[in-house]
Amino acid sequence: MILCVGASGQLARSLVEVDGKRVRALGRPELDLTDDRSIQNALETVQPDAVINAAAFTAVDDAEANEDAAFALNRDGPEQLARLCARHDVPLIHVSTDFVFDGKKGAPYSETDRAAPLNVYGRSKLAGEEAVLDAHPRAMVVRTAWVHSPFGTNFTKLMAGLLQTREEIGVVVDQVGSPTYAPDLAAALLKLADGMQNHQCTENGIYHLAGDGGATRHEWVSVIADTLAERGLKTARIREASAREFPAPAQRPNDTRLNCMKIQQDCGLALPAWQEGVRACVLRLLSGMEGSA
Ligand SMILES: NC(=O)C1=CN([C@@H]2O[C@H](COP(=O)(O)OP(=O)(O)OC[C@H]3O[C@@H](n4cnc5c(N)ncnc54)[C@H](OP(=O)(O)O)[C@@H]3O)[C@@H](O)[C@H]2O)C=CC1
Ligand SMILES: Cc1cn([C@H]2C[C@H](O)[C@@H](COP(=O)(O)OP(=O)(O)O[C@H]3O[C@@H](C)C(=O)[C@@H](O)[C@H]3O)O2)c(=O)[nH]c1=O
Repeated sequence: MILCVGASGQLARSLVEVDGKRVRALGRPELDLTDDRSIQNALETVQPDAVINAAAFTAVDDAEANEDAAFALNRDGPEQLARLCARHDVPLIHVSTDFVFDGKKGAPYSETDRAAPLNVYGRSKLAGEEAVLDAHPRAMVVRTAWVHSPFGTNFTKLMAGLLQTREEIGVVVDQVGSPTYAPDLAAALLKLADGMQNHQCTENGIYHLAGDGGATRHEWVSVIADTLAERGLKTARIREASAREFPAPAQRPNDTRLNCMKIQQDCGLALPAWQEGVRACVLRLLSGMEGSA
């Protein structure tokens, strides 16, 4: 059995959907990552073969004014989870983010590149990575990026809605990343968990795992629009915009494409091209199988 920390999030719901027989997802109130005792209880009750931490403070803008809460959930909770997993000798996959980088490299980031987060969310996630790796010899950090899915709120869902209701939308051309379809990520993480149980993959390290290739937000929305148009739906005109047109409390990095060669070489894992994930997500949304928000 694989214990997933967090139940209602995009990744947690995708993990359950990919293999509900093997994944037990627990979120609040049963498992609260900020409550040591509830982590301990969950480990004792579920007796997992591996743990995947899919819980986090992911509201990038809200984190700016709520630094303590972001660090409690993104650093302190994962550190305690890692300590307790180490005590039970259970391997742990901790999910992290491309936002640990400042986006100034101008090429896809490798695991050996220097992290230099620009916002509170990124700093709290980087601190979580370090704490987890220090606390547990069998913990692996998997950095992913720009996650979208039929679940919860995310960029694909938001933009698919705007495209169908507006005449024109502005979408930024000066932010580049690696859009990642949560169900693809979930399937790969389950294989990784198997590899860790069998000691087939490097343990206690960092891996990048995201949709293959890089995209601007504008390119991402173009694929959403093309998929809607294929199904005969009328969509808004897409205007090229600058990130400056969308001022927000948290600064975002400009280019955080992830180089995912290492996990392919070490563990044989790679995600499909980002365009395939976006297309799959839109088709799923159109089929009305998206579940509740
Ligand atoms: N979304 C993205 O674009 C990206 C995400 N990531 C990382 O991937 C991981 C999964 O992200 P995603 O699925 O999008 O996240 P979501 O925001 O969709 O879900 C986060 C989950 O954390 C849960 N949670 C919040 N507080 C607690 C707590 N105290 N105890 C237990 N669970 C709690 C939430 O539950 P509740 O409903 O109760 O609040 C929710 O289920 C995270 O580590 C994130 O940092 C990395 C790169 C990009
Ligand atoms: C509403 C809208 C936004 N945008 C752009 C502006 C801005 O650059 C971007 C913001 O989108 P979001 O708020 O979804 O992005 P954001 O919350 O910054 O997404 C990040 O979340 C965290 C959790 C991560 O770990 C990152 O990998 C990344 O996915 O979208 C447009 O271009 N046009 C629009 O009409």
